[in-house]
Formats: sequence, C-alpha cells, structure tokens
Amino acid sequence: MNDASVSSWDLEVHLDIDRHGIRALADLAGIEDFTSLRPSAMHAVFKPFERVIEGTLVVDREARIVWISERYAKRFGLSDPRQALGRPCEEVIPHSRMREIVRSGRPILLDILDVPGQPGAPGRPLIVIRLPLQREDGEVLGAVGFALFDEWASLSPIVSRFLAMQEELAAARKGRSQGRQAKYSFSDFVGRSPATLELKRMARRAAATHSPVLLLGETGTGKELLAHAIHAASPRAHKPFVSLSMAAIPDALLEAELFGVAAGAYTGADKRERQGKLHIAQGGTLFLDEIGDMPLGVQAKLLRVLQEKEFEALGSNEVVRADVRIIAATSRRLPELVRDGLFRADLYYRLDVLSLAVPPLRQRLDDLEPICEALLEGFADARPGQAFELDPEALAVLSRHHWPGNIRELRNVLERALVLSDSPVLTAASVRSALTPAAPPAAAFTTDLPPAPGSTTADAGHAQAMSQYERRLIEQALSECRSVAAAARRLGIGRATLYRKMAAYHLARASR
Ligand SMILES: Nc1ncnc2c1ncn2[C@@H]1O[C@H](COP(=O)(O)OP(=O)(O)OP(=O)(O)O)[C@@H](O)[C@H]1O
Repeated sequence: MNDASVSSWDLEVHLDIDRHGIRALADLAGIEDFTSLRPSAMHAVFKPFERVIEGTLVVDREARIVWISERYAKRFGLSDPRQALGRPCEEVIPHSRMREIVRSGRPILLDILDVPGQPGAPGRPLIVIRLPLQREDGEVLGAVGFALFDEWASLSPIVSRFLAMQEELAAARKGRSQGRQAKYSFSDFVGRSPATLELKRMARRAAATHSPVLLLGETGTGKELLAHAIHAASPRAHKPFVSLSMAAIPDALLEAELFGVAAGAYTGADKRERQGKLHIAQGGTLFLDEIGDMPLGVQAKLLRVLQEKEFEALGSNEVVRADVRIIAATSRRLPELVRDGLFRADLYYRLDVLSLAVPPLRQRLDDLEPICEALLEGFADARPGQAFELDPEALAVLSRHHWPGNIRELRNVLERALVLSDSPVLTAASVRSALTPAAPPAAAFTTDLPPAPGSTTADAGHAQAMSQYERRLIEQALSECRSVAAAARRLGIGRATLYRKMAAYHLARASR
C-alpha cells in the first residue's frame, strides 16, 4: 500500500500490508481489540490480494469509517482521506454494505459496487470484498473492505458478463419505456377555433385528475392524439402509456390481451405467464380505443377494474390491484349501443365521468389552415431542403370538402396532392385531383345525426346506395392494398373503423 497512514485522529487505525502480511493497530473507539485477531488468518486471507487491492476501508462496529486509503477516498471525491474519518460509511460510499457486515458478522466475499463518476474518473463498477473483524469470542468489532480497481483479469468472466447484462438491461428498459410513453402533447393538437381551444382546456383539466376519460368523436378527429396528450400532462406522465384497440383484436383474444394469462392456464404450446395490458400499464394510463366494440363479457370485467380497482389474469385466482387510469374512445354512439343491449349501462355511466366530444373538422374550419401548415411542415421535415405551401385557392377548395375521415383524411389528401404535383406550392387544381380518387362520399363514413323521423323513402334509398358504394370502395381498397392498415390509409379512415366496417359488410381481409 502506498498510502501514508493517518495519525492523530480519534477514530484511527493503522492498517499496513507489508510482506509479512497484515498488521493492524487500533487505538480507540470500537476496535480496541483489533490486534487480537489472529495474524495468521489475516495473513492467509489478505496476502493473495496484496498485489491487486487498491482501495481499502475499515469501519468500526457502528459502521463509521476509521480508515480509508487515499486512492479509494479520491474515488469518492475526497481530496484527503481524513475527511472521511468518523463518518457513516454510506455518507462517503453510496450503497456501501459495510453496515450489513458489522450487523451480521458475515462476510460478502465477492460483490460488485456501482461507483458514481467523479471529475477525471468515469463511474464504473468495482469488485469488492467485505470481511468482518471479530474477536476470538466472535464479537464483531468492525469490518474491512477491499476494492479492486483495475485487476479485472482474474475476475473478467464474471465482470464482463455483469457489464454485458447491465447494458442489455439498460437497452431493454430504454426500449420498453420509449415504446410505452406518450408520443404527443397538447401542442401537437393543432387548432385555433373556439371549439378546439375549449376542448384543449377541458382536456387539460381532465389530465390533472385520476378519473376515467371518455373521448367521443368521428374517426380521424384526433382522439388518440388527445389521449396521449392527456397522459403526458397528467401526474402519471413518467409511467407507461399503453394502447389497446378493441376493434383490431378478435373477441376471443381480447380478454387475454387485457388481463393477461396465468402460467399453465392453457394446455399446449404456450404454458408461460403472459402479462396483460392492464399489468403493463400499472401506475400509468391504459387507452382503450373503440370501446364501443368491447364484448359484453369483457365489459363486466372492465367495470370491476373501474369500480373495485382490481382484476384477475385468465386462469388465476390471484386478485391484482389495478392502479391504472383508463382513457376510452369511440366513434360510435354509446347511448344507442346501451339501448340495443350491446353496451352495459353501468359501464357507460362509469366511463362517462369526464367525457370530451372531439368535433369533426367540418365544424371547426378555422383549424384547417394551421393544421395544413403543421402537416406540410411535417412532410418537409421528412424531406430535407424542401418547403411546402398551400395557396389560398387550394385552402378554399379544402374548406368546402366534408371531411368524413377528418384530419387523417386531410393528411392523406395533402400527401397525395404533393405526390401528384410538380410544384412545392399546392394549388386548387392539385388539391382537387387529390380529393377525387379514393375519398369516399361524405355521408358514407359520417357519424352526423341519422335521418330525422319521417324521412322519405328517397332518403332511405340514398342511404342504401351510399352503403353499397362504401362496401365497393372498401372491397377495392382491400384487394389492392397489402394490409388492412394500408387499405385504411387509402380510404382515409382509422384501422379500427375499417375492421368494424369489414365486419358489418361481412368482408374478409385480402389473403396475401
Ligand atoms: N388537431 C390536430 N392537429 C394535428 N394533427 C392531428 C390533429 N388531430 C388529429 N391529428 C392527426 O390525425 C391523425 C388521426 O388522429 P387520431 O388517430 O388521433 O384520430 P382518432 O380520432 O383516434 O381516429 P380513430 O377513431 O379512427 O382511431 C393522426 O395522424 C393525428 O396525429
């Protein structure tokens, strides 16, 4: 050891390792019997480490530092080892386990200690060995710890495995949290119309509470975006945001997806436990999209989550506490579903505590221009060096459209117009041609009020013709697109909405 021994201190021990082994001299408090430790045992233990030990620490029976080597003290930011003397070991060495040693009298022969970085010394784990200092009769007088800074070679298989595992864990945690965090905040919900400003005001207020939120509105109006924003502005923001769309998952799988499956619940290949979305969302927010499509059996279980704050995984009797905020969304009319016996009234009322109606784009045309600007900026970001604009005539054309697919449709129309146009400035003509091809007629997808009582047979005929037209459009999109998601994009509607319409029209997914 090159460290000079520390003298003239109340709690002082001189610890010298020389070629005869270890010789410890204790003066005061707590370790007055240090010299009675059997020198031969000490010799046997410490000799092999003599060459590699670069950090040494001795504590008394109260786990106060009575000796620390100079280099070790430096590692923890102390310029003089004397600054450590008399202090509880954890105060100098975060996560030190020396107190455990003096309490239990048992050694920890090999451990890894994470050391925070210091100026000039990056944080890096140390291999540590901790031994109790005991009298002949077994009474613990203190403990000694050794740290190996650079001698990784003899321990390298363990250390490299540990470091690799640490890296993997960090990467997995990062990936997991990235995938489970809100992607949008309120500033992403663009709009300046009074309706949008009021909606955002209400949504901000909802964010501050823990109550369930129900988002109502046509497809593509921004319900999911709003759910992200509410989570991001809530006290749960640093916890997971998990989404589950009822319409995108077959009924038979939904329950497992939501509540999870206990190990061995099913015979056959997959006997392992599978966590459900409720479990993954613990502490955070669970966004249930297209809640109107939830099967009645699952609705009953969700009601229990909302009322009793508990659930059970499939095949398990263990009751799990659910600390999850539910945000539900639907483009369907829930009161009608309740009336038709397709949605539980008690669940509806439980969800309807804070309901926010997201107006369709055609009812907030003041938002059209800023949303177009935001969307065009987004397209430009993806194509460096490009800037896109919309001329006033083009805006006038857009404001006359009915927007059944709302902002999602608007996005598709602008993107299509840019593809069809040679100029970065979108004109009325380019917008018109982008509106024509696949955009379905307004009435087909709208959730506007149904025909008034007493409507004429002409109205009924019109509705039927529209349905047939919509069915054909969907069929065509499904046969021409590689996936349902791509077909939904082409049609300017949400994937969930498309699944629902496919079910209603008895259309199967293109088998490719
Ligand atoms: N106010 C807005 N400002 C900017 N972009 C918006 C706005 N509202 C919606 N969008 C964009 O429009 C698209 C559709 O929005 P979103 O998926 O949130 O709608 P939705 O109501 O949940 O649709 P669906 O009911 O079909 O699931 C997304 O790309 C979203 O980012």
